[in-house]
Amino acid sequence: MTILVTGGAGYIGSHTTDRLIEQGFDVAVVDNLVTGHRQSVNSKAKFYEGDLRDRAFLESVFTKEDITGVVHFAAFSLVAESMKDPLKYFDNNDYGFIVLLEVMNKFNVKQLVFSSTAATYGEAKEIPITEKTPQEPTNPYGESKLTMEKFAHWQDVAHGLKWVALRYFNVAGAKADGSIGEDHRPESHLIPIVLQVASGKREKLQIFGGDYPTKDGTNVRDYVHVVDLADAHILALQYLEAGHDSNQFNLGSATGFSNLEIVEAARKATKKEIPYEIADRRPGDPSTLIASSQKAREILHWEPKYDDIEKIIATAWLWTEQHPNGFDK
Ligand SMILES: NC(=O)c1ccc[n+]([C@@H]2O[C@H](COP(=O)([O-])OP(=O)(O)OC[C@H]3O[C@@H](n4cnc5c(N)ncnc54)[C@H](O)[C@@H]3O)[C@@H](O)[C@H]2O)c1
Ligand SMILES: O=c1ccn([C@@H]2O[C@H](COP(=O)(O)OP(=O)(O)O[C@H]3O[C@H](CO)[C@H](O)[C@H](O)[C@H]3O)[C@@H](O)[C@H]2O)c(=O)[nH]1
Repeated sequence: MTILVTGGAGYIGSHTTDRLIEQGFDVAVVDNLVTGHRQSVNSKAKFYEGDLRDRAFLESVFTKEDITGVVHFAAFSLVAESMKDPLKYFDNNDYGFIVLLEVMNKFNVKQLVFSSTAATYGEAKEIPITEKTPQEPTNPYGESKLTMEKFAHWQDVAHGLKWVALRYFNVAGAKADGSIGEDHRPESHLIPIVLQVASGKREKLQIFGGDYPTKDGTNVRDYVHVVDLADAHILALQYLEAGHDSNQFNLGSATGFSNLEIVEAARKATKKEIPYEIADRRPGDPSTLIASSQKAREILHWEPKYDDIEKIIATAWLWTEQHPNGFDK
């Protein structure tokens, strides 16, 4: 009985693979390393390098491994890039998902947990955002993920696929011992960029937009620690294993931090000056995203361990200090 993790060499996938192994699961990882790092994958996991859209490759993995469930991360996930190149997103995220769903169906694998996103809600009509808040994405990335949720729904109706979509808010932090962490190239996420400024790798931070309708004019986001997020995937697998119906859950902290507040928290966590300037807005950015994760707490019994933004940033800082070149030696 093996769990297949697609995108298991990526930031969230590597932390989830690690937690699955720690909890005694057998894990096979599929990743084409387009953004991931081979070194980030727990050595006890089997690793298959290849592209999800390569049906023959994927079928060969399902033939070799006794896969009972899939945790699917493999995707592109940059809002700004998706605004410039939408089809890149629909090809990798939606076509890749279709191939995965077809192969799962062929091999009679009926349990799927996959990454959705707060970006499916767009400029939300209500805060905090619940799972019932209308999903109206403001960028192709969010659209590609909403489409995946719809594909999964109809695959359940037609073939009895049981699935859980986890709609993450902003994921941050690193494993507590600093051995794995976030290494995107180029980096586009706020906290790792702030820490690159703290470590002297970048001269200053550009904050995209200072005139949003928020407390200080900068965007507000809800940060969730990557290991808490990893644990939610295991709970979702157990939920499906117990025979429950397909479902969707928001994963966040219910607290919003403005981009300026993140800079302040990072100054405290790192004890470094973090110079910044206010720059133009980044196209596609909603102003405020804050989750209600009540449903995940009640139904999945999810209990995030990190509820303090400074502590979340401190884990990312430990990883940054221990690995100034990321996964490169
Ligand atoms: N990081 C966040 O804040 C965040 C928030 C919400 C949702 N998500 C979602 O979580 C998932 C993981 O995000 P991440 O930050 O770990 O990204 P990541 O880029 O670090 O990881 C994605 C992994 O998938 C692999 N991959 C991509 N396309 C592939 C393909 N066609 N075939 C095989 N492997 C492929 C990459 O090489 C990489 O290892 C994504 O689906 C993303 O949309 C991330
Ligand atoms: O150099 C930077 C980088 C980011 N930001 C700002 O920081 C905030 C957070 O931006 P990130 O790029 O870190 O994250 P996003 O909110 O754009 O998106 C992330 O979280 C989303 C869900 O909330 C999606 O799922 C997506 O995959 C994931 O990248 C935004 O206001 C952004 O404009 C800056 O000001 N300067």
